[in-house]
Amino acid sequence: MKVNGTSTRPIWLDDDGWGVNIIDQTKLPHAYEIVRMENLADACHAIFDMLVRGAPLIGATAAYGMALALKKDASDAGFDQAYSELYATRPTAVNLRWALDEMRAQIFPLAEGERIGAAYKLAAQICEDDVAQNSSIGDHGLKIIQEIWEKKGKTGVVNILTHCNAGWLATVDWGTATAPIYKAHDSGIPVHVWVDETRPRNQGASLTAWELGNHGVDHTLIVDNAGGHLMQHGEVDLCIVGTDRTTASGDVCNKIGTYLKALAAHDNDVPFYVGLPSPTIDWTVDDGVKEIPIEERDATEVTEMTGRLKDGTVATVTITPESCTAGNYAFDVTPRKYITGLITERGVAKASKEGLAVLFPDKV
Ligand SMILES: CSC[C@@H](O)[C@@H](O)C(=O)COP(=O)(O)O
Repeated sequence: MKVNGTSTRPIWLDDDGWGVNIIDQTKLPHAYEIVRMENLADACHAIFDMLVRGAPLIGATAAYGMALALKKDASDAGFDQAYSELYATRPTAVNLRWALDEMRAQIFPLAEGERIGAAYKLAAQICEDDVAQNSSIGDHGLKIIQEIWEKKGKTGVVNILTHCNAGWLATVDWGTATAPIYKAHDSGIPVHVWVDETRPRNQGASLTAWELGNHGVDHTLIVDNAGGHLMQHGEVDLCIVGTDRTTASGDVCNKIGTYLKALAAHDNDVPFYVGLPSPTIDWTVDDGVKEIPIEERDATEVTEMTGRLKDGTVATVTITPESCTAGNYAFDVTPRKYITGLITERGVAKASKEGLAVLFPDKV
């Protein structure tokens, strides 16, 4: 997608052919800074400290992280060390494990001398595949938005609510939840997006709002608790969110608060869709609530907030009493019964084992 009119991705190989550049998303929207990763530690830091985040982008970064690690040590022990360090960076997004397993399946069996070149090639392929998958999600999701637009007699706007950032910054391009939105906008359907701020890290306020603004998509930022009210008053035509891990039976794990939006959507007959590329499906788990590991992050993300002061400087302030303890559960699971459909690169699936099996007979 474009930043100030220039086509941009959140990860790319540097001109020298071995360093890997990322946009430091912890600095957005106040500063646009590029960070160059040169080794395994840089890649682990980028994922753990969320310079990059979002399930598909975490996978892509891990793939390049493995290539960077092998450049220094392409031995079996070097591979295993890199696998375990990268795997330990974040627990919930299954794309991390998926990308590392792709590396293990395709790179580990090669001779040491062939591993580095092949790892860079595979990392680049994982990135290109992600772009193609998300573009297809956009095409399938566009049809849903088109239908709603037609049902409304092509008057007014299509109001879409999204949570967190499942935009191009969370992927290699297009985004998952946002791909249908961008395609609808580009095809002339008037869309308006309700952007949940998404406490505690505010990915909606800082990243989704920034992305949509750059692309010229009409949007309004709302506090996390406003969605139910808007749905009760007919102000939301559909919800589209992303996911960090979807089970083989269609339960969806996504940023904390997604579940409550799904409940409100269900109560108000608002369609609730999830955009996801197939590497986000964990075919090894069924019951999302019981089986998906939920990341718990530092309490300071809840007790503090970072923003721009009037003089332009960026500052972090504490918003609680000194002694306040806080829990920071980063994700929750929305049971499949609340999901209208899973928008994948192969089409829209029912959120069920059978529904996914229709589109992915090769995986089940
Ligand atoms: C296309 S990304 C889907 C999800 O990864 C996204 O919705 C999300 O929850 C991101 O969480 P984050 O903690 O910012 O990595």
